[in-house]
Amino acid sequence: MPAVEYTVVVPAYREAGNLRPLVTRIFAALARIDSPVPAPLVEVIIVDDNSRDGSEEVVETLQREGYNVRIIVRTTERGLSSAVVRGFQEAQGDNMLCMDADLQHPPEYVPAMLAALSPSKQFVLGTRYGGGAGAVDEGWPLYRRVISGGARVLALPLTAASDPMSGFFGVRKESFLKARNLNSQGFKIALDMLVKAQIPSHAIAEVPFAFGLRSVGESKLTGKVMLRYLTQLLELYWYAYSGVVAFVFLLLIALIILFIRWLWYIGEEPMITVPISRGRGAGH
Ligand SMILES: Nc1nc2c(ncn2[C@@H]2O[C@H](COP(=O)(O)OP(=O)(O)O[C@H]3O[C@H](CO)[C@@H](O)[C@H](O)[C@@H]3O)[C@@H](O)[C@H]2O)c(=O)[nH]1
Ligand SMILES: [Mg+2]
Repeated sequence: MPAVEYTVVVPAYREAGNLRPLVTRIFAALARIDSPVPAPLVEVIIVDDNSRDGSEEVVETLQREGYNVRIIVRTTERGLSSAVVRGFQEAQGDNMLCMDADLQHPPEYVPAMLAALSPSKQFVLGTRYGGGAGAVDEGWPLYRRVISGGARVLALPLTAASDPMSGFFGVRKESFLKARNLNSQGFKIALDMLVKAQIPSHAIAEVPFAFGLRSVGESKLTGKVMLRYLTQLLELYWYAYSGVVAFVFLLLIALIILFIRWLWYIGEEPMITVPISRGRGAGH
C-alpha cells in the first residue's frame, strides 16, 4: 500500500444515511482517469459524536468492500469544530480536507480541492461566491441567505478569502500545526484557522462549487450556534487587531441586525384583506 498523502475529514452527527453515498462518490471521483490525485493516496476519516444510528456499521461494511475509510467515535466531546480538529490530528496525510457528511459539499470536487494544496498554497477554500459555480445557496429560504450573508460581511475584516464560512476547506498539516488556541466551539473552524495560522492571501486557493441541498437528516445550525459564531468573531477581532476593534465589531453587529430587519421587512408578503363572501356556499 502506498503511503497516504491526503486525508478527507468528515465531521458527522447522525449521518448514517449519508455515509455510503459520500464515501463511494469521493472514491469514484478519485478513480476517474482525469483525477489529479490518485485514489490509493487518500484516506477518509469520519469523526462521529456517538450518534448510535448505525454509522459505525456502515463504515465497517465500506472497509470490508476495500474503501480506505475509518470512523472515530467520540463519547465525551461534542461539536463540529472540535470534531474537525480531532480528525486533522489523526490524519496521516500532509494535505487535509474538511467536508460535510450530508452531500452539501459535492464529493466530485474532492480531487480538485486536494490537488489545490501545495507548499505555496497552504489553504484551499470551496467557495460559493466564485465565478462559474452556479447559483449561490440556491433553494435556501430568505432567512438562511440573510444569516449566511451577515456572517460573511462580519468576517471581511479578518480574511481576504471570499467564503471562509463554506465549511468545505483544506489545509496543509504544517499550517494546521502552526495555529494555536483554536476555538473548538462553534461552526467556523476554517475562519479560525485562517486567522490563527496567519495564512496570507497569496497562500489561499479557491475552488468554486455549488452548495447542494441536504437530502437526509437535519441541519444542526441552531440559534445557539449563531451566538457562538458572534463570540468567536469577537475573539478573532481581538486576536487579529487590538481591543479597540471590539467597539467597531459591536457597531458592525448593530448594522447587520438593522440590515436583517430591513430584509425581513421587504421579504414579507403584503397582507391582503379578503372580504368574507356572504353569497351562496358560505357556511357550508
Ligand atoms: N461530529 C460532529 N459533527 C457535527 C456536529 N454538528 C454538525 N456536525 C456535522 O457537520 C456537518 C455540517 O452540519 P450541518 O448541520 O449540515 O450544517 P449546515 O447547517 O448545513 O451548515 C453547513 O453550511 C454552512 C454554510 O452555510 C457552513 O458554515 C457549515 O460549516 C456547514 O458546512 C454535517 O456533516 C454534520 O453532521 C457535532 O456536534 N459533531
Ligand atoms: Mg448541512
